[in-house]
Amino acid sequence: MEITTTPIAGLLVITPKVFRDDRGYFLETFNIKKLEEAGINTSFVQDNESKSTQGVIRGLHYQLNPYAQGKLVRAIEGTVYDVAVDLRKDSPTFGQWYGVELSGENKKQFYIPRGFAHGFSVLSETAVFAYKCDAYYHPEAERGIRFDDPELNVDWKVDVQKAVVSAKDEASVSFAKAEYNF
Ligand SMILES: Cc1cn([C@H]2C[C@H](O)[C@@H](COP(=O)(O)OP(=O)(O)O[C@H]3O[C@H](C)C(=O)[C@H](O)[C@H]3O)O2)c(=O)[nH]c1=O
Repeated sequence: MEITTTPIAGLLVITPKVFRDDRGYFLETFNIKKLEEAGINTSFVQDNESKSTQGVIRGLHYQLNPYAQGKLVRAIEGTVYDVAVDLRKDSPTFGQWYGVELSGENKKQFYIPRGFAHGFSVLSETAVFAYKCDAYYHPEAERGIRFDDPELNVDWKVDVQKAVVSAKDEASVSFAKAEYNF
């Protein structure tokens, strides 16, 4: 398993070792000991999965403290562009975003600690997205920032004007008006 740091402290890209043979492939998708060795010390309590079609953008979402969620995300099938936005008020990279392409092919995973907004766009015809959260879903604590916020200026690698988004995401507030407590 290869761990790559990013320009935003805490965000890590994990590339598991894939064992391929004439039957197909095998990889460990989750190993607490190896994550701890990489400095990821948290307890995941909930697994999520979603399927989306090309051009969908889900996000930018987060839960307020005390229900903030750290996430370990990956694409099981298809290709997504996964984005995390630093909302930690004392962070030198506050308001900055980092994105990484995750796919069923590259098997990469993205670790996003608490204090970030998260979202992804779908680059392939469909994508099955799976992720672990280290806190339970608390809808009352959930908040969203508009995916097309001009101040954040996220490059989703898709035509944002034609993005397929939920009514909830369409109604999200701007970064300037967002509420956060990290
Ligand atoms: C997140 C979540 C949702 N739900 C229910 C609530 C809705 O009735 C339905 C769809 O939820 P939503 O439209 O919020 O799903 P996404 O837009 O994929 O939201 C996720 O998208 C971005 C990428 C994230 O990082 C978050 O984990 C999460 O906010 O599932 C649950 O029952 N449990 C949950 O943990």
